[in-house]
Amino acid sequence: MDGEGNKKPWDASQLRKYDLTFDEIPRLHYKDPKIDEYIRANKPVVIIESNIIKPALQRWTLEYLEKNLGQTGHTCFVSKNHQFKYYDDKKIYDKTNNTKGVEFTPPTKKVEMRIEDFMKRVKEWKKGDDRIYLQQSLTTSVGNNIVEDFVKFDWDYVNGKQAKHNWGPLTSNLLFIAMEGNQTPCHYDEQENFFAQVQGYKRCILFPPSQFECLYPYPVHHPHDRQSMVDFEHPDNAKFPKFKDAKGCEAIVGPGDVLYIPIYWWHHIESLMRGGPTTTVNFWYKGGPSTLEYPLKDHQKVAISRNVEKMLLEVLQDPKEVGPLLSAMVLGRYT
Ligand SMILES: CC[C@@H](CC(=O)C(=O)O)C(=O)O
Ligand SMILES: [Zn+2]
Repeated sequence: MDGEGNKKPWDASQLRKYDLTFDEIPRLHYKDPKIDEYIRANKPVVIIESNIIKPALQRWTLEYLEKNLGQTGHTCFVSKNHQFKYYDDKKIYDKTNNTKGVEFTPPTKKVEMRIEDFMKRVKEWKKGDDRIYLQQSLTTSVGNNIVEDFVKFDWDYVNGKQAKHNWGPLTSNLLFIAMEGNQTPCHYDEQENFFAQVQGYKRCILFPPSQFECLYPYPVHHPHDRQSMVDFEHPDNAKFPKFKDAKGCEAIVGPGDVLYIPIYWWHHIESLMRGGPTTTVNFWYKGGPSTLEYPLKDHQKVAISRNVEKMLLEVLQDPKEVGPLLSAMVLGRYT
């Protein structure tokens, strides 16, 4: 039961177990001015009871989406397990064209699937089958009804926040339709994000950019750039000794909740087990102008470290030389 004695829509048995503890991300009414304090401080907050995606809350059932999402193929990922770790295929070594890059076997397959085929596979899924995850940009290729709903989102509210906090332009709105239990492992994005939950419940575990040394991101040139190397469910504590010290926060978001995920904040997201399919729409904005005011913000230091890695690789050419040079520069001199 929650505080008011109402039956909770989910219970702890639907959450995967991690050897970490998390603070609760605050949940604030959308008119609460404290929301702007959180955004200004680059801190996550759940915005509740807003009209940001009200038309989607009213109409976007799976049946409605199947009927209205449009007949073109939609971008879906197929995985042999519940994890859907993002990879940048432009960073994969392509033997045929002898491009620069890393020998890499993608952990998931990216396919274009018609919405009815996607929904059929979700409905008929049984243990042991591949899992699928629709992750589609809401562009003009969707049906008219969806466009009509989309234009009725509360754009005044989200664009008001964009303007007030001097964010860059909206770059995309992605629609996510996940199977229960699907997981997007811990990663960060270089964009501000309003993560709006339409249907079902998702557990969102977030860590600030200052936790960089506990979360061990892949090298910048790797296809899994921006993703944590740590498997949260089976952490290799020998290889990643600081992971156990990671201090994060979490929110379980349900229909109508909009989680603000600040730029460069790590997030590990999963659809609750046995909770049915989930639907989310996100709003990605470019970050605002980054003036170097001291003390620097933690996410600015992450951006600087990314530039150092890129520059070193540019001049050294061979990724295998970057680590040894950085070690030679640091060990015994800065440590
Ligand atoms: C990419 C999918 C992920 C969302 C996310 O990482 C983001 O919106 O940045 C999720 O909800 O599973
Ligand atoms: Zn993300």
